[in-house]
Amino acid sequence: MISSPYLFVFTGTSGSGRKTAAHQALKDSGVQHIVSCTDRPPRCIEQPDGDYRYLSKVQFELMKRNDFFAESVRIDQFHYGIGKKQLDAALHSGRHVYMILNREGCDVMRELHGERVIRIFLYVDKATVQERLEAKGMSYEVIDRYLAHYNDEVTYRKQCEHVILNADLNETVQQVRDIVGRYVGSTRAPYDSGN
Ligand SMILES: Nc1nc2c(ncn2[C@@H]2O[C@H](COP(=O)(O)OP(=O)(O)O)[C@@H](O)[C@H]2O)c(=O)[nH]1
Ligand SMILES: Nc1ncnc2c1ncn2[C@@H]1O[C@H](COP(=O)(O)OP(=O)(O)O)[C@@H](O)[C@H]1O
Repeated sequence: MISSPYLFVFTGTSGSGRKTAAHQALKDSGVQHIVSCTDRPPRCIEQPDGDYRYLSKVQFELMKRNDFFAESVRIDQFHYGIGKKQLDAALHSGRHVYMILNREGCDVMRELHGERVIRIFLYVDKATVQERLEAKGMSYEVIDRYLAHYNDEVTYRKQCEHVILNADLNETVQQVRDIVGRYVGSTRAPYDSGN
């Protein structure tokens, strides 16, 4: 049993590639993704229930009232949250985990789990966010929403343990593996999470 599993939290500027880099770097690594819940509707380019567990507004509100979430936030008109049971079950069984959270979520996790929370901050400049998302055919409404949060989000890098400029995705993925590997050992093979 690993006595103190790590919680790797990917944060940074919206559209910087956090989900993409985190999943590519850590798939098959044994570090478990704790999927966020949200009442934001799925976008057509997303596979429902891949990045998120999609809930209705009523479901989210009810679950929040019933203390389902370890932490939750409202961003613009949408809510996001990490289910307490899924997170605690992973940690209690000794598994390292990763999540993708905004800065408020990071702060709550640090309050709950202290220095076992390792914040990996990804960013690119605003123009690059816009170019990448336009190239992917994302709506201007969503792109504007991302850019509106940029200035607030980018200042959080100073509080994070690791900062990565995500220019080249392969390099970023390698950097993430190197960082995570420093805490838990190699990321090439599944971690020994059992005993
Ligand atoms: N605190 C917190 N933030 C979250 C959670 N899930 C996602 N986020 C953050 O919420 C924002 C989601 O914004 P959104 O416009 O829906 O973009 P997406 O990243 O493409 O899904 C991002 O900044 C995420 O880091 C969560 O469970 N808790
Ligand atoms: N280094 C990169 N170069 C080019 N495109 C990238 C790079 N990293 C991520 N992307 C693309 O940028 C878009 C936003 O990435 P995503 O992981 O959804 O960002 P975030 O989770 O930070 O909002 C996706 O279409 C993704 O494929």
